Amino acid sequence: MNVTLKLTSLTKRYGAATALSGVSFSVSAGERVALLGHNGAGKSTLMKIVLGLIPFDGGEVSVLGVTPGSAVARTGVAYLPENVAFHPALTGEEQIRLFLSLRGENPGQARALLERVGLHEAAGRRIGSYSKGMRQRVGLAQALIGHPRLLVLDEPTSGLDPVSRRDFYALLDGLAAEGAAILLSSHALTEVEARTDRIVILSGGHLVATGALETLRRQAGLPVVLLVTPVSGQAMAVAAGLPGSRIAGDKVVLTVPPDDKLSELARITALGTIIADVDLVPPSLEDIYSHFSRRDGQ
Ligand SMILES: Nc1ncnc2c1ncn2[C@@H]1O[C@H](COP(=O)(O)OP(=O)(O)OP(=O)(O)O)[C@@H](O)[C@H]1O
Repeated sequence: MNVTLKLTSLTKRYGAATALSGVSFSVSAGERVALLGHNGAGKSTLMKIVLGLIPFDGGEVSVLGVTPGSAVARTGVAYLPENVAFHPALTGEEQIRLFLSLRGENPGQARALLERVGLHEAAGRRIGSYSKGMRQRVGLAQALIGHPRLLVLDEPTSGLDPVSRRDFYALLDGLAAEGAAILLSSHALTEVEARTDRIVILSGGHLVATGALETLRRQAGLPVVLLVTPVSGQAMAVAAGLPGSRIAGDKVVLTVPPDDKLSELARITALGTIIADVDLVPPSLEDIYSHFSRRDGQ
C-alpha cells in the first residue's frame, strides 16, 4: 500500500516532560485512521509535528515521503483545527476565494469547493449567520484546496449534531475513496467505530494499541455479555439453570470470557423451551478504549 504518513519511534519532549515516547504507525493512501487518547495523551503534539509546526526530539517522520513542513509536505497536507474561525462579515464564497488566492489557485474554484461540502446554497450568505456545522464545512472546503493527499483533522465533528456528523463522515469517505489519507482525532467513540478503518490509541505519550476495531477487540479479550430473554414467568428457572447469571428486569444476564461464548450459548440452548431469545453484546469501543488507555497506570 502507498504509505502517506509514517512515524517511526517518534519522541517529543517539552523541557523535562515527555509528550510523545517512541510512537510508530503509518497511514496509507485511502485509509481513515482515528487517533484516540485522553486529554494530554499527545494527540495535538503529534498533529503539530506532522504539520511541521513544531520540532521533535527523536525518531523519524515522513509526510508524503518528505520532511514535515517542507514545501512538498505543506502543499500536500491539509489541516482542519477543532474550532475554525473565519471572518463573520465575509460570505462563504468570498472566504474560499480569498484562501484560493492566498494559495495561488484560481478563485473561480470556490463555488465547486463549496458545492462539494454541501454549502452551495449558503455560499452567498455571510459566515456570521452560519451554524457551527456550516462553519466546519467551510473549514473542510478550505482544507480541500489543492487536492491534499493527507488530511489532518483535529476533533472535526465536535459540537456537530448527528446529521451534520453523518454528512461530514460521508464527505470524508468520498475523499478517502479518491485516495486521500485521513488522520483524525475524536472523542466521539461510536462514530469513530463506524467511520474509520483503523484506530490508534495514545496514552501518556505512548502508543498503547493500534489496529482495526475487531483486532483490538480480540487483543483486549474483554468479557462478552449474553442477554437471555426467558419465556414469561420463567426468569427464576432460567437463572437457576445458568449458574453465575443474574436477573435484570425481564432478562437474565451472563457475563463470560470471549473464549467461553460458544459453550455458554450451548448451555443456554440446552435449557430448551423456557428460553425465548438470546442477544450477544460484544464489548463496546468505549470498553476497549478504557482497557487500553488504562494500561501503563494512566
Ligand atoms: N507547549 C507546551 N509546553 C509544555 N508542555 C506542553 C506543551 N504542549 C503540550 N504540553 C504537554 O504535553 C502533553 C501532551 O499534550 P497534547 O496537547 O499533545 O495532548 P492532547 O492529547 O492533544 O490533549 P487534548 O485532548 O487535551 O488536546 C501534555 O502533558 C501537555 O501538558
